[in-house]
Amino acid sequence: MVCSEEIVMRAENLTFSYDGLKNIIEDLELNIRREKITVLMGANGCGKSTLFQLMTKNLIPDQGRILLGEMDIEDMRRKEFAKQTAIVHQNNTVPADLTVNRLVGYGRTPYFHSFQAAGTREDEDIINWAMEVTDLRSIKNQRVSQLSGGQRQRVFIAMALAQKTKILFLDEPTTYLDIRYQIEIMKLVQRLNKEYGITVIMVLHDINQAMEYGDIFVGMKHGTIVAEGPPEEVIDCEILHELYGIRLPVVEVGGRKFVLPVESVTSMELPEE
Ligand SMILES: Nc1ncnc2c1ncn2[C@@H]1O[C@H](COP(=O)(O)OP(=O)(O)OP(=O)(O)O)[C@@H](O)[C@H]1O
Repeated sequence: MVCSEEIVMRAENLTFSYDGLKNIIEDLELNIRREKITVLMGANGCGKSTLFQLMTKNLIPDQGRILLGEMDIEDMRRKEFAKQTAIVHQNNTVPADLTVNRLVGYGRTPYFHSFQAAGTREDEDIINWAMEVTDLRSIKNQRVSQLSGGQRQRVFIAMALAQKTKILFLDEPTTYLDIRYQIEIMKLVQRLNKEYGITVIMVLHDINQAMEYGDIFVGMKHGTIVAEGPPEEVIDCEILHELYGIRLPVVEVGGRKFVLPVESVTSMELPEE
């Protein structure tokens, strides 16, 4: 089966191990829906980052394939692939003297020709657009190493935006951020999706944020997908137990579901609606 109007990317029978002994990804099937926000969740070490590395051509599967449109990504040149998908990794380090403007500009690399000494006017416009969308214009000349965690995350998202791709992978974009910056980043992601039609696939560890911002929830366990669908439908006490091995109360507030991330509250203790 190839991708369709609705499915922009697809992993088929994907299997991968780092050492040839233990499969980290095991016969995994996944469809990424066009112009939706897909949230990938699962316990530490279940293989989320490895799956992202496979889906962004940084690792090669042992078995199976990944389709982008009708193409197997293994058959695509890296530059062509980078014009269609971008990834913001979990841990990003930068040289001490690199400015916001320069780093965001690196996003244009797939579009450079070998004979080209500098970016074109179009490159410059796109870099400015990426900084505008992420609200970085006022700090464009500052060093990335001197920014706060929230600002720094926006810079890496801006660099990915400068790649001008229709698909964006975000590996734990809110890690280390306080709640205000977490929400700021989530709203930015939502805006990229709604206003610019970017298909987003992101790893989150916050179940409530997954429900708030995700169109599709994907639950992963031991390198395979065990739950998939709209978060409101899929997330319940049982699936959380399956994914994380603990029982957490799922409550309703104002007709919407929330998960209390504490084990000590039992559903018996919760006030009636
Ligand atoms: N480069 C590597 N070489 C060998 N093993 C690795 C490598 N990277 C990851 N692993 C192993 O693969 C498994 C899955 O790791 P991965 O980082 O994909 O999980 P994850 O679900 O993203 O975890 P987390 O939520 O902690 O980020 C883990 O057992 C990890 O130790």
